Amino acid sequence: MTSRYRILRCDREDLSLIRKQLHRRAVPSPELSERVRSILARVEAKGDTALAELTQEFDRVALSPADFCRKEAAEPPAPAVRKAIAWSLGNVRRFARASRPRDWRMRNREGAWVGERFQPLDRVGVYVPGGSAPLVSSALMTVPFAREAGVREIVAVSPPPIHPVLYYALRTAGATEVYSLGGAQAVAALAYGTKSIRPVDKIFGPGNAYVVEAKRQLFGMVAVDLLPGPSEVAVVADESARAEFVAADLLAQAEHGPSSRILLLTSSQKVLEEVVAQIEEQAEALPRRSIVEAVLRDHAVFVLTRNLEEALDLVGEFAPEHLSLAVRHPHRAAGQVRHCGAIYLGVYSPVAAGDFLAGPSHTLPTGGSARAFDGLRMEQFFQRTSLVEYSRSALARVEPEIARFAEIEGLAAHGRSAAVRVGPRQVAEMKRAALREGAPSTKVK
Ligand SMILES: NC(=O)c1ccc[n+]([C@@H]2O[C@H](COP(=O)([O-])OP(=O)(O)OC[C@H]3O[C@@H](n4cnc5c(N)ncnc54)[C@H](O)[C@@H]3O)[C@@H](O)[C@H]2O)c1
Ligand SMILES: [Zn+2]
Repeated sequence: MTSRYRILRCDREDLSLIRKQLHRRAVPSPELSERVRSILARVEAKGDTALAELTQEFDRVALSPADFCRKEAAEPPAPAVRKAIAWSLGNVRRFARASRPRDWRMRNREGAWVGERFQPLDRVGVYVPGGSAPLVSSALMTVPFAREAGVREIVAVSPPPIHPVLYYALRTAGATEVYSLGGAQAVAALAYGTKSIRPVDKIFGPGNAYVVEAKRQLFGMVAVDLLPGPSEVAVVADESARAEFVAADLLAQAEHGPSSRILLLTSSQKVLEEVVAQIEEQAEALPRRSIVEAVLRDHAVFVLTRNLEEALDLVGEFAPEHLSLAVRHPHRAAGQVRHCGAIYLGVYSPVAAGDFLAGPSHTLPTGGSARAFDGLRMEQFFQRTSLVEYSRSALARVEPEIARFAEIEGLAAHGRSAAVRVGPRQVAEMKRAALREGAPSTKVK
């Protein structure tokens, strides 16, 4: 088959070379890092003044600090738009509630209680990207989690001008403050705080390379959720797949932007040829054709595997943001995939449903980071505390072991803090041991 697309054949090529071609870990360039570093430094040093200057410079919008914060009531959009937003919100809220982490405890070996407690964060920042169209779903895939978690202050930032539908969605989802600020400077404002914005404890949400690099550099000073990059989809298809659907899913993720990545893995030469033909046909009519063409040229890979197992094995290693399983037995196949951000099972699960409204957040790990990172989830809006509760008898049971650790690590006060609680015998023993070793005697009550 001749094609202008990159097609890799597992029966002909070295598998390790194919693996190499699928590798794509994002590393920020020194220029990008430097540029973001200087933006952050400006905001840290000059606060609101820097925010106004940078907004003029990068967004071409003149705002005074008094205009950053949007306080007016949101204008409700058309009923059909309201309905779509409400639908998504309903699903996301339910998903958020169901995935809420629960406090729990158990008895350990010596009978003491140990457990975990989850407290909602106090104040979080949510970045909503600007972009060529209002990314309403981005607001709906973040803010409701914070709200359901019980976060009291939810601060949304988005580049000016904030589209009225986006503003409505933010308010409806539960944002308590909304600022017309974008880029690395908005992230800096959330982290450092300025006269007009109080700092937050954690920053959430996707954005372009400047936004993500700002989050990376500020990590530690504030908490951040994850560092999402350009969108990705991988489809694993067997001979039962409908080429028309598969092509539609690949094109849907391709239109996100010129850096999006699309990958098809199939063991069927026929399906591969049909999907390529369908892509050609469907791309023709897409309004974002130029973006799609760029992705097809630079970031599309088609892999013909020897069997389904090989496809599932390779895709788990690729660890895509989205994985669509267009196979006869999607549940069985899902069990064979090691890592990815989200799995879409079966023919009737377009990735777009997850992008807009299914329930789980669409903010997912990209660039292969799904091998170790999670997408945005409910637990990330909580701070976890561990709990430990001993009774006298439970403590007495392990006091000798605590004493042993204290001895090994040379931390006598540690050993004593357990010994004093469980009785004079243990303390007396410690004292005798100390005297034997010629250590200065300690006063024992
Ligand atoms: N992973 C996800 O869930 C998801 C969802 C939606 C969007 N996104 C991503 O969000 C991004 C949207 O990007 P966007 O750029 O349209 O909006 P954005 O809001 O991320 O960035 C716009 C801001 O970038 C700043 N900026 C622009 N040019 C700059 C420059 N030369 N130097 C410094 N700062 C500059 C400006 O201040 C502007 O406000 C895309 O990359 C898309 O992939 C991801
Ligand atoms: Zn998408």
